[in-house]
Amino acid sequence: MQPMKPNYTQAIIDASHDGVIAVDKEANIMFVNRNAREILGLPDNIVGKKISMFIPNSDMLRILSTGKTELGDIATILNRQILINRLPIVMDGQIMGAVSTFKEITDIQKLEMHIRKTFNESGLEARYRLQDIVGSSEAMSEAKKLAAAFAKTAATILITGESGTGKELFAQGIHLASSRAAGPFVAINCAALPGNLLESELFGYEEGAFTGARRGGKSGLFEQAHGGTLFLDEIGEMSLPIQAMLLRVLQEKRVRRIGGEKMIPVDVRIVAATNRNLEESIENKQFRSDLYYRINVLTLELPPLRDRLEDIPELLKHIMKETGERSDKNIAEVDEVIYTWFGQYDWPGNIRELRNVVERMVLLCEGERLGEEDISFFLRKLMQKSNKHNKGSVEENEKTALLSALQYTNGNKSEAAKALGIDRTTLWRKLKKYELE
Ligand SMILES: Nc1ncnc2c1ncn2[C@@H]1O[C@H](COP(=O)(O)OP(=O)(O)OP(=O)(O)O)[C@@H](O)[C@H]1O
Repeated sequence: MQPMKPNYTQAIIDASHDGVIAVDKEANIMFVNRNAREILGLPDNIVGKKISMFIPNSDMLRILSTGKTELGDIATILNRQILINRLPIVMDGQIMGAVSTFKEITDIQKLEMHIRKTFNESGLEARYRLQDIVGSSEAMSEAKKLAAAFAKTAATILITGESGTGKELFAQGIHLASSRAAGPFVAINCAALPGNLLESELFGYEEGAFTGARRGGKSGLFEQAHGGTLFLDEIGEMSLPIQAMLLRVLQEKRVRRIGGEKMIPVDVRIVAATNRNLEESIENKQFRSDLYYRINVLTLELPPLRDRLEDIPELLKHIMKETGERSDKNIAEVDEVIYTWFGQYDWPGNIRELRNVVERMVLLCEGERLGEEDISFFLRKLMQKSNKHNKGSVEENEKTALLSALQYTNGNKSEAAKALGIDRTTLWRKLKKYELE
């Protein structure tokens, strides 16, 4: 094999993504690559000169005297955080010099994020941007504008709103509109896991921390969300001991795994959501007031669907299109009567419920137009549902549905009964009951 030419060796080391600098045993610079000059801010033509001329008290002098390897040292150079490895160069048992290789920490974090994304596909990515969230009512436009402004800050955000109003969608949108957009988005529903599982999910654990703990331990969601956003859904359901642990992490910006000693620094933005009134929970001693003040820096209130019925046509078309694409159903038109009936319902499950209703209608629809025959199951729902948000009683809902059905069918009772999914005798009985004959 031919020996490599010196300028060829230089080219190879210059191509390395790391900074590399080497000194001989007298601490003269033997070798420096382009990245090292750039990261350390060194001039050209320094080979052969003493390292101390450029880096006073260089740590390389210590390596020359101790002969010990030092890995993973962190230093701030020219306002940049650098991770440095230093190694002695040993030939025939003698220390002949020292070499240092280093990298900017932001580069390492980017790589780490890339690795995490590659190996963990379980929802580390946000999909919805704020502009993708459907709804142009005044309340929704206002919420989107506010969310975009909040996204630009580093503060913790609390999203409030009933179940199914789109809190998670907004959390994703905020993440993507923030400077952390390239980082991970990690979501967890605090109500879905029992206390000790939630604790180990959030904070991770070391090997042997408890019976059944995985070998090698496990990183928690705080660590996984490093450089990104952690969405804590239904934070109001979190137990008091976990609330205390969460508060500590938020204050110290460091996390300790269960059974661990080390404090691991984490840089995570918290977006929390709740459908509970946390102030009431504080009064009932179920929620810590200090945690509440910590997370309630910026609050985004999402309006229930019943307060923005004008968004229904846009939402309906959007959901229809999505369902159509998935099921190969091409439905082009919607009968106006559907909007009338949707407008009379209270939507306790908000957009999630609307989504379920529309998906079912699309799947049942046999033609290309959504009409009365596709909506009978919904009318039954409208008739039966006595819901807590509606001041009206079961009777009032039922009466409204009967009237709407009759109006739509121009008073044809057989057709009205069909639309409502009830038999003619039941219809007659109900009409009599409400004196609508
Ligand atoms: N504006 C919207 N446009 C389209 N789909 C929406 C919109 N808002 C919500 N959805 C849909 O409604 C469902 C519920 O949304 P999401 O999970 O964000 O609500 P949530 O408020 O977090 O609910 P919960 O409190 O029950 O966790 C999802 O399927 C979501 O895709």
